[in-house]
Amino acid sequence: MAAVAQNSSFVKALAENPTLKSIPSQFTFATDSKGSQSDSLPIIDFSLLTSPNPDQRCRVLADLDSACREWGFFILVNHGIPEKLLKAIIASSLEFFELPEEEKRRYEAKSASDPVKSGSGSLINTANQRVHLWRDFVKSYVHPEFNCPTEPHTLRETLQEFSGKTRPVFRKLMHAIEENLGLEQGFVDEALKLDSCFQLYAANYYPPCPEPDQAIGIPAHTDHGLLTFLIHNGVAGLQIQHNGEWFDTFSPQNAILVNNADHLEILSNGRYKSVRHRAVVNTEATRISVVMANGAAPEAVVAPAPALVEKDGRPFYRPMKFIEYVETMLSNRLLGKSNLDCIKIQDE
Ligand SMILES: O=C(O)CCC(=O)C(=O)O
Ligand SMILES: [Fe+2]
Repeated sequence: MAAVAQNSSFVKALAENPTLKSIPSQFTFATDSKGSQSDSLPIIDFSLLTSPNPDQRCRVLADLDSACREWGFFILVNHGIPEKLLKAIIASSLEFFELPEEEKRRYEAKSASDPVKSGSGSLINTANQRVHLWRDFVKSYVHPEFNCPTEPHTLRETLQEFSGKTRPVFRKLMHAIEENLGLEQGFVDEALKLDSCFQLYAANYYPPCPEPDQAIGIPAHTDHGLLTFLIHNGVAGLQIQHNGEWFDTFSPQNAILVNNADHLEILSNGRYKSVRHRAVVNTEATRISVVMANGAAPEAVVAPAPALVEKDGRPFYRPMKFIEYVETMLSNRLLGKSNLDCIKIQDE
C-alpha cells in the first residue's frame, strides 16, 4: 500500500507527485494486461468506398464485412479528415486536462444525463470494492445538440469541426454496412434517424503509472452506439479482444481506429458483435485518446433490422430508445455488467 493520499478527484495530480513510487491501494486492479501482436488487424481504405472501379469497391466492401464480422474493429485510412484537425483536437483535449483543478471540477457529473462531464471514474468490482481507474476524462454530447466545456477556449471550434467532419465518414460507413447486411438502401438513415445522430466526444488522459500491471486505464467493456472512432497521441494502450485473446492495436499516422459498438450488434441481430476492449497504462509516457461515439438519434428506438429478423426467424435483442440505453450505461458503475446482456433475448 502506498503512503500517498489522493486529495484530488483527478489522477493527473496524483501521478505528478514526485514521491509516488507505487499506486494507492484503491487503484489495484488485478488483471493480466499483456497483449498479443497481430499483423492481420484489418485496414480499411475509406476512399475506395467511392471508387468508380466496381471491383475495387466490391473488394473494400467485402473487407469491411469481414472486419465487422470477425474482429469488430478496423483501422480506417484515407478518410479525408485533415491531419491538422486530428492534431488540433488532441492538443485542445490536452489543454483541458491541464486546466486548474477547480475549473475541471465544474464538470463533475451530478447525473448521467449531464451533457458535459469530467472526472476520473471508478467502478465497483464483483467483490463489491470500489476500483479507481488510472485515467481522467472529459465527455460532452456534441450532436444533435452541441455542448462543450467553456475552457480551454480553443476546444469549442475544434470540437465543432471535428464533429462535423466525422459525421459524414460515420454515415458513409453505415451505408456500406447497410449494403453488406443486405438491407434496403436508405433503411439505416430512416430507422436510426441518422440526420440527428447522437455523437459523444470523450477525451481520456492516462498519466504514467508507477505500477502499470497493477492498475487499469479502462477495464474491458463495450461501447454504446453504432461505431466508435478513436485517435490518440501516438502512445499505445488500446487493446481489443479477439477469439478470447487480448491484442495490442497500432495505428499508422493519421488513421482512425474504429470499433463495432452495442447498437450495431443489435441492428445486425448479432452478426456484427460489439467488440470488448480496454485501455492499459505504462510507466513512461502520458497517453491521450480522443473518442467519438457515433450512434442513432437520441429518440430513435433501436431494434434488430426486420429483414434480418425475418431471415433469422426471431430477434435476439429487445428494442430500446437510444438515449435510454446510453444513460443507463453511463450510470451503471458495475464492473463486468453489460447493458447489452440485459436486452439480449435468451434462448427459450
Ligand atoms: O483510450 C482508449 O484507447 C480506449 C478508450 C475507450 O475505450 C472509451 O473511452 O470508451
Ligand atoms: Fe470504449
